[in-house]
Amino acid sequence: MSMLDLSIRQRLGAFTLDVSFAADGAGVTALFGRSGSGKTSIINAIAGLTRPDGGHIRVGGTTFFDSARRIDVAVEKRRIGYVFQDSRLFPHMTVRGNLEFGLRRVPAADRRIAFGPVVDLLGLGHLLDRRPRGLSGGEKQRVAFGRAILAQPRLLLMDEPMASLDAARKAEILPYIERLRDEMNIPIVMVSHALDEVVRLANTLVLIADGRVAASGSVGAVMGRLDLQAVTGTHDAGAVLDLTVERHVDEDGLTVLAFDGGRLTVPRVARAPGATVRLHIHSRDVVLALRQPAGVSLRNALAAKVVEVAESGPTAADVRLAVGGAFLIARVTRAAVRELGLEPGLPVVALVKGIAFEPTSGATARDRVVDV
Ligand SMILES: Nc1ncnc2c1ncn2[C@@H]1O[C@H](COP(=O)(O)OP(=O)(O)OP(=O)(O)O)[C@@H](O)[C@H]1O
Repeated sequence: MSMLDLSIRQRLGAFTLDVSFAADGAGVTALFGRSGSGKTSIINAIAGLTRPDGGHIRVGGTTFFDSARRIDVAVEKRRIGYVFQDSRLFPHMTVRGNLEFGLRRVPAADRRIAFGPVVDLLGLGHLLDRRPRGLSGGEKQRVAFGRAILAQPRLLLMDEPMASLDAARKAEILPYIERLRDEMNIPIVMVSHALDEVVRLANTLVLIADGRVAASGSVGAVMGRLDLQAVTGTHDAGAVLDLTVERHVDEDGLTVLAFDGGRLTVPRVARAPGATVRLHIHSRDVVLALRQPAGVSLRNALAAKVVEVAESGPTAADVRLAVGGAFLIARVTRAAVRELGLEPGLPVVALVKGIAFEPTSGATARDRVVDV
């Protein structure tokens, strides 16, 4: 059973939304796309703030909307949390009052998530007696997360929760969203038009373009597509690999990461063996060779197979590579495609310039994304 199963059609003035996708399990589903593509309209329909013309919306085992069966569950009965771009806290209440407002909406017997653990998880203990006016943007958002979660939602919707924050505040709040994702066991659907957020937080990625689903699936599978760039307007979206920490090589300050396509060695990652690390590998950092080269300083060489080649400009081409069950993208010259005879099915060696990576902003032990 999918965590979220949605298929809706909806006319909004001159705009038509016609989307279907499913997301499995808990974790974060990111709706990603350009401004005006229809992302907010989708989560408004999930919340029950607007009614689609047709289709169905199911969360867990519960049907919220089904035009054929004439089901349309009222907003307040859906038990869905909604965090907006601006925190929308009650200005006359303290932080504690705002949080308790969430909790009081649910009968005591139905409360699975308690006040204390949420305050701890979001680092709100020292703010409880303050009023929203004096809080920073990031602190206000943390309170908004807390208020939404204490209402014991089945699903948490977030509409660009970091869009009003500067880069430093964003780096500060990202780890809290990761903790919500990992420790609260509430599925999250997040609207974003920032690829770095999606890569860092999402398990499932749904690409929205012009009111339709351009692609959906695991972040690794969707990011490994060559047409992503055209849909998102990003120059080098890159690929995403999820790997496991195998061991640390202390004398060299390195960590060996493993996945079903092989091993990558990166500067030491502050995570214990067995932990999952996500790497964001840009296509310009992948070099192709026909065989294992000798005498090069790059240590990360993966056996790969060419899946697809697409021109990406007057001189460049993007090559999609299968590496185990995962995908990488290499940006090479069109001359290299010709000279190396790159075509689907060809075995190659993908050299990853991985040793140059730096952890993303706000590096902590919790960081799961490192840019290679
Ligand atoms: N009630 C409405 N009446 C008319 N048009 C609407 C209505 N609601 C949304 N639209 C239009 O539908 C389109 C999609 O809007 P939506 O807010 O869902 O996009 P979005 O992807 O969330 O964009 P952004 O990233 O800018 O928030 C827009 O062109 C918008 O103007």
